Amino acid sequence: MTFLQQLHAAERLNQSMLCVGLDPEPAKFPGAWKGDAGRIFDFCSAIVDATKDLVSAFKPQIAYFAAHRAEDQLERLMAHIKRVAPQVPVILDAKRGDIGSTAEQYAREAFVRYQADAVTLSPFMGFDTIEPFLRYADKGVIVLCRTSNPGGSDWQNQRLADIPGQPRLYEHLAHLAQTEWNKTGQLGLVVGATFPEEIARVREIAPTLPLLIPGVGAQGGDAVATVRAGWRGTAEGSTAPIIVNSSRAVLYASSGEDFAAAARRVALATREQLNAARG
Ligand SMILES: O=c1ccn([C@@H]2O[C@H](COP(=O)(O)O)[C@@H](O)[C@H]2O)c(=O)[nH]1
Repeated sequence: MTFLQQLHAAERLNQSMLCVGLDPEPAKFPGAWKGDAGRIFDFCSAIVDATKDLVSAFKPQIAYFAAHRAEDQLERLMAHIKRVAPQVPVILDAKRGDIGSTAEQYAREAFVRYQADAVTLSPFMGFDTIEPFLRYADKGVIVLCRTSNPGGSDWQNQRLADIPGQPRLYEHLAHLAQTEWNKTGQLGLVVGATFPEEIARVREIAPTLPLLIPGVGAQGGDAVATVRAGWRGTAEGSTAPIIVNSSRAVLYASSGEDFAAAARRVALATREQLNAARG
C-alpha cells in the first residue's frame, strides 16, 4: 500500500483528518513518570492506544526522542503503532535536507530503521536532496512549504524575481511539488494552520496534494478556517486530503494520571470540530 492509500483508508475508517503529534517532554509527564526519559515509550504508547481510532495519522517528532538519547524508544514506538494500529500511517517529522549521499542515509533512517510511512523534509537545498527519498516509491515525502512559525515569512513569503509572475517562494515550492518533483505521486506539503490564507493559496496551486497542517491547539491556529481553506472532497471522502496535526494540546491535556483519557477527550473534540467544518 502506498502512503496515500494508507492515508485515505485511515481517514475513512476513523472518519478523521486529525493527526496526533508525538512530542514527548519528560518534564510534562504525569505523576511518578515526571522527568523520567525512560518513560517516553510508555507515555507515547498510552497516547497511541487512547487515540488510535480517532486519527488519520500519527506524527512523532524525532528531536523529542534524540534529545533524550531515546531513539531506541522511538523504534519500539514505531513497532507498537504498526502492531496496535496498522491502519494508521506514521509520519516521521524529521525535516531532513542535505546533499544526496547524506540524504540517502536520512532516507534509510526514516524508512528502514524507523519504518515510517512518510517523512518531512526541508527543500532548502533543492531537488537532489529530495530525490533519494523518492527511491522508496510507496513512501510519503512531505516538504516544508509555508511553515506555522512567525519566522517562516522571512524566506517563504519572498518573491522570486527570476521566475515569470514573480511567485512567492512558498508558491513556487507548491508548484514544484504538484508537478515536476512529484515523481512517485506521494509528495505532500507542510502548511501552517496559523496562515489559512496561504493554505488556500497552496490548495489553488496544488489541488491534489496532501497537506500536513500543524498549528492548531497550542499554536492557536484556526481549525475551522484550516479545513475550509485546505480540504476538498465529497461525502465519500477527500479528493485533496489534509492531515491536521495537534501535539501538545492533546498530549498534555491533563498532567495527572488521567492523561491518556484526557488526551482522548481532546482528540475526539478536535476530530469533531474538523469534521463539522467540512460543511
Ligand atoms: O510548520 C511547522 C512544521 C512542523 N511543526 C511541528 O508540528 C508540531 C506542532 O506541535 P504543537 O504542540 O501542536 O504546536 C511540532 O512537532 C512541530 O515541530 C510545526 O509546528 N510547524
